[in-house]
Amino acid sequence: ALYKNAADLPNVSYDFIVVGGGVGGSVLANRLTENPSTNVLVLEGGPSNEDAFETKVPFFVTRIPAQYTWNYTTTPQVGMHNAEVPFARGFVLGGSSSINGMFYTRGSSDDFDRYAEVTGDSGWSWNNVQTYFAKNEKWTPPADGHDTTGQYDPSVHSTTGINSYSLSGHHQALDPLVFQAGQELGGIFDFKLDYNDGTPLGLGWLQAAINGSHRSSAATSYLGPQFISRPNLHVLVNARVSRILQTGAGSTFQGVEYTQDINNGPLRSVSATKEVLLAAGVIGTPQILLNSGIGDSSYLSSVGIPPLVNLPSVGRNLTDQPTTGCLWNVRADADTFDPVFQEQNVLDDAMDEWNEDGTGPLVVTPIGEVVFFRLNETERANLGLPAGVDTAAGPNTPHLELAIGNGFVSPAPPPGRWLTISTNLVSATSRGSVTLDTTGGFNAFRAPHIDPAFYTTDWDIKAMREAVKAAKRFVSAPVFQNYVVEALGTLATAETDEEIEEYVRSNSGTTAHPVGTASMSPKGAQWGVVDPDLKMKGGIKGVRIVDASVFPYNPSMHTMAPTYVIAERGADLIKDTWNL
Ligand SMILES: Cc1cc2nc3c(=O)[nH]c(=O)nc-3n(C[C@H](O)[C@H](O)[C@H](O)COP(=O)(O)OP(=O)(O)OC[C@H]3O[C@@H](n4cnc5c(N)ncnc54)[C@H](O)[C@@H]3O)c2cc1C
Repeated sequence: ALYKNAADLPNVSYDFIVVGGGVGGSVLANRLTENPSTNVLVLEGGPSNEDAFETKVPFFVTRIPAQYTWNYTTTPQVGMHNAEVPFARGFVLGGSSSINGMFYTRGSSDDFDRYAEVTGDSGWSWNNVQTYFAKNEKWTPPADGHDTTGQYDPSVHSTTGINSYSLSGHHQALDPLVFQAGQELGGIFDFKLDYNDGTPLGLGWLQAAINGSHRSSAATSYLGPQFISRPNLHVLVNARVSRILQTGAGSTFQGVEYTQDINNGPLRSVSATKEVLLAAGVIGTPQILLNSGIGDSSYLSSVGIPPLVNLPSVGRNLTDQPTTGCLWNVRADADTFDPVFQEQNVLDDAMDEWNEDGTGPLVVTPIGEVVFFRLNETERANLGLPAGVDTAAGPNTPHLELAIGNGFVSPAPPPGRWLTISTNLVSATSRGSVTLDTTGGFNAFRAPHIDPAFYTTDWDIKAMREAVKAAKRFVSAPVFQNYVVEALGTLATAETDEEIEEYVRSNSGTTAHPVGTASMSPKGAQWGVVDPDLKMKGGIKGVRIVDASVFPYNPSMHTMAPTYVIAERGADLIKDTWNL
């Protein structure tokens, strides 16, 4: 059941306590309670998704209310003229899958093969995780029921999983122009039938976590009514976890401290008879560990926290993918989606359509197509990389991405008609950190310092510069000659490398794909936070981490589907341990 009040919980002890009800946590909650004799408590910091209307309508992804996010901002980013940029994370059941862009991208085969190689566990290889993609995926017809032949490859999809994915359910007038531009330009813009087949390079239709007219999140799928009603599954919302607690001899941490009121308390505690499963995400998980005295001992001592276990990698290796917005004004009579947010009557009509028969412009995410592409060896050498060095996981893996939208991707487009291309650096080499903000004394609930260290390597700024050039080249295709009017802002005049780099530094943010703050590493390695079976290192017993923080490197695409895979396999590893 879903509980809003801790006093209503049936027990103070459960087989498993899952911290965080996002992507990782929801999968664990679902899979572990398949066995009716296993009981699970999920503690989620945010509210229930039930009444979070904007999280349900796919097109409202740009208007998610602040109450459903953690409202983080980064530390000043030296690579971005010291800007402090918003850093979204979901604060609601379903976690970031309730507020994200819904892109369904699995990553490349190289990405997973690198995870297998780096962790020394072949179970993470591309071939071996296919079963987990299949368990996750329920391929679903698009809302408009159009013929999808030639828009994806059915042979690489599953219809028997739990989370729904589909192609766009609403035709955009820009779609045929995008594919014509691809044909005209060729090369990196060659058509790719299905970027989820392990070899993602090319221009293809976006696949998204949408079920008909609704967002399909971890909360609506893995914690859907038929699952959350299991008598052995208990989900408490508005429950902010502060620490995990040492319970037994040695370094056994099977207690969890939390509160439903971060200002006035009380602090409560619950315990797990089998394991505590941390799934609080890339920011929440390292924060809870540091709060608990698990991290770099000298750092913890310096901020006044008694160190209990020395694990220096906690909170380090924060790896994100920056994004730069590129916008073009297009001809005034272009059929874009801008009027939906520019004219109240258009929005009203769209809402009626969505409510009445689940169709219309609101059933899609604002992005229609994506291009995943690489820089070849010569281009990489021109950017200063030594011969043979590649920042991506392998030859079928992108360095960069363009995401194309038929309008101004924002909640309030300015007057006019627009074309958006977001350029994403999916092979970033900058590494940042999550540390505690102990200004004025320790407070377990204060937002931590988040430093993704955007553009602090030469490769990152130069590679993104090349992505912006690629976006400019795309809109210069003949098909756009009488369509595109001019670029917005300084993009219009940015021509030289220096000018484009300056544009990037001044117009970037996060794709919200951070990973790496509690990385997997081989058993016995001196670095990393968890072993490949997701059990914590440092002699800690009773705790695993099952969320996006365990990726040692970013997948070269968006991170939701790879995180579902971490959690699906994680659930199997846990079941194996306990013979469930
Ligand atoms: C704005 C945005 C857009 C994105 N777009 C895409 C996209 O289009 N495609 C894609 O593939 N990926 C996308 N992502 C990334 C993707 O959503 C994440 O990689 C994925 O959700 C990570 O799963 P997780 O389980 O690690 O964390 P989350 O799903 O974020 O779950 C963590 C949960 O833990 C809870 N929590 C944290 N701290 C505590 C605490 N102390 N106590 C209790 N609960 C706590 C949080 O409230 C949250 O519910 C996006 C993310 C965001 C934020």
